[in-house]
Amino acid sequence: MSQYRTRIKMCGMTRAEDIAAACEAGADSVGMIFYPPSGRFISIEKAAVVSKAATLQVNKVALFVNPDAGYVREVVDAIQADIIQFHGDETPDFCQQFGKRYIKAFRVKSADDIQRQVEPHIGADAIMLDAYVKGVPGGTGQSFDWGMVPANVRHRLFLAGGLNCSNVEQAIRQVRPYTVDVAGGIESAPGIKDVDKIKAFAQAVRKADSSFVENSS
Ligand SMILES: O=C(O)c1ccccc1N[C@@H]1O[C@H](COP(=O)(O)O)[C@@H](O)[C@H]1O
Repeated sequence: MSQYRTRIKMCGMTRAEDIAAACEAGADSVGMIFYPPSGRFISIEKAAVVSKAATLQVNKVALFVNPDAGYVREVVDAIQADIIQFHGDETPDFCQQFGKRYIKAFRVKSADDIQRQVEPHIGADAIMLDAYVKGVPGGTGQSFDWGMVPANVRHRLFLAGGLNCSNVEQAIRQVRPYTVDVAGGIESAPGIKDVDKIKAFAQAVRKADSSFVENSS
């Protein structure tokens, strides 16, 4: 028998102390957002400094929305990113050119729409499903109907969109994602994390996990 373990990604980091708190609470990855219109945007110079607060076992994720390839390379180099997250309309060829593991995010309108969008991205290391809000690429704090997530997703699934310590248990029970992804649900203001919310989120994930026991034999 082995314990089921949902991975945790905490995103939108702008401060070293928040990255340290996320690592301490048990996050598996921390994300930084290189999309200038976001309230959680971080410059390359700042990210190069604060990302050093991540422990070695925690993956650093660099998030982009329809970036220039040169910008991606510069960021990946500066923060020694482990994973790239693409949250726009990037093609598979674009995503694969960096030779890094990548997460491709999709905004969910319907179950059919998920299948259609994911299909070309078979080479992605994981897919993320986030809420669809017109005109906003992500990080909206809105949830979507988890009933639309297909049961036969072939990729590792990152579930995002309005997760917090009050709803993440239900999300895990219903969807059984590989990773739960959170930004606004652990914040006091955009890009400013709240240590108590970070801890409460991680505890809620572990509580949900404790209700599953996988038979490994
Ligand atoms: O957070 C942002 O500002 C953002 C901007 C553009 C694309 C993606 C963005 N964030 C991603 O969305 C999830 C969910 O955010 P939330 O929990 O609903 O606030 C976040 O974790 C990032 O992966």
